[in-house]
Amino acid sequence: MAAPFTTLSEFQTVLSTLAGPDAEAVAAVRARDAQLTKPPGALGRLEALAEWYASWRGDASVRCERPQVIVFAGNHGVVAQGVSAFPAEVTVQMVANFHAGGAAINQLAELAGAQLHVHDLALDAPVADFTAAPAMSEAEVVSALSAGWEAVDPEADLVMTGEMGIGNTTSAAALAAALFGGEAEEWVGRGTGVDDVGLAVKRRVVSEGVARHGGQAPLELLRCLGGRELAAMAGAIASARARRIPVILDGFICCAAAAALEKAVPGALDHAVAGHRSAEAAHAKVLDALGKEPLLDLGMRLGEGTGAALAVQILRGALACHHGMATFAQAGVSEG
Ligand SMILES: O=C(O)c1ccc[n+]([C@@H]2O[C@H](COP(=O)([O-])O)[C@@H](O)[C@H]2O)c1
Ligand SMILES: Cc1cc2nc[nH]c2cc1C
Repeated sequence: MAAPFTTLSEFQTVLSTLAGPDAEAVAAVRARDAQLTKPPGALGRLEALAEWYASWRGDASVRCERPQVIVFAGNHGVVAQGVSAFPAEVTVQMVANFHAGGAAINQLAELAGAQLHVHDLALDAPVADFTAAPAMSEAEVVSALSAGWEAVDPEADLVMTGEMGIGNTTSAAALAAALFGGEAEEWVGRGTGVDDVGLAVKRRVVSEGVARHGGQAPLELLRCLGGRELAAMAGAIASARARRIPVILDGFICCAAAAALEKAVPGALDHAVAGHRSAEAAHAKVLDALGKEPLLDLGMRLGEGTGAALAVQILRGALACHHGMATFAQAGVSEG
């Protein structure tokens, strides 16, 4: 479906008119949950997850049967400064690996029964080095947001956004620092495993980027400090909301991009849960700022949508219990 915006300002308007959760579905889930054969609250967060999922699908009886993982790949001009442990060509090489089925996300998407779609976004034309210029023009960021918007399968019943982009933890750190404030170094980590020299460069670069572009509106910050894959993830997350498709967020880069939506329009991420907490330390800070408690914490820092894809099983567990359990009356179990 064509994206319903052609400028950043129209995208902001689309964001601010998105529908909320379905109160009837929430009431129906709560009523059934109260009758299930367990002490009230004994399934902990699984109960809230079942309610959350139904509230965004607008239907208390649905399960998760058509999940979609979308991986966006982009390249970053800032890599020339030495901010990553890996060279920029790894981005296109990993895209080939995704297509060949050899990456971690191929394994985890298959395990989750999810379709996996990979979109490479102008890999031969990295976004500009944000220490020298805005990373993207308005036309470029709108094009990336649109690519994300259109990548969502309208028939999907769960969307997970992932990314691949050498250098993108530097973009994500700069974007998070500009959105949430604080010193640049608080948002900078080792990414793919940069050494101490690279880490010092990364801190300087993020600090320069924030000094140059900070203080602007959230979507402008996404344009000036982000990358095509970050903007595309934001577009896909917004698109899922428009189609009442719940979202599981992935790691640091995904959540930094998503944070631009929440800062632009508070509540824009209410249809999204955090799949996991990445080992990139700033991810925990973004999750705290967004008020999102991750489902998993496995020390992963891969990206690609891997943490989100693993978390599908937790959601499935919540829905299996909610729909499959007997009530006290059905099972002849005495209530407390
Ligand atoms: O998802 C995360 O939290 C995460 C943390 C660190 C690194 N990554 C991945 O590593 C790449 C970026 O790392 P870097 O060091 O090149 O900025 C990019 O392809 C990401 O998918 C991902
Ligand atoms: C090999 C490799 C795989 C990745 N997957 C996501 N980011 C990555 C970064 C590297 C370097």
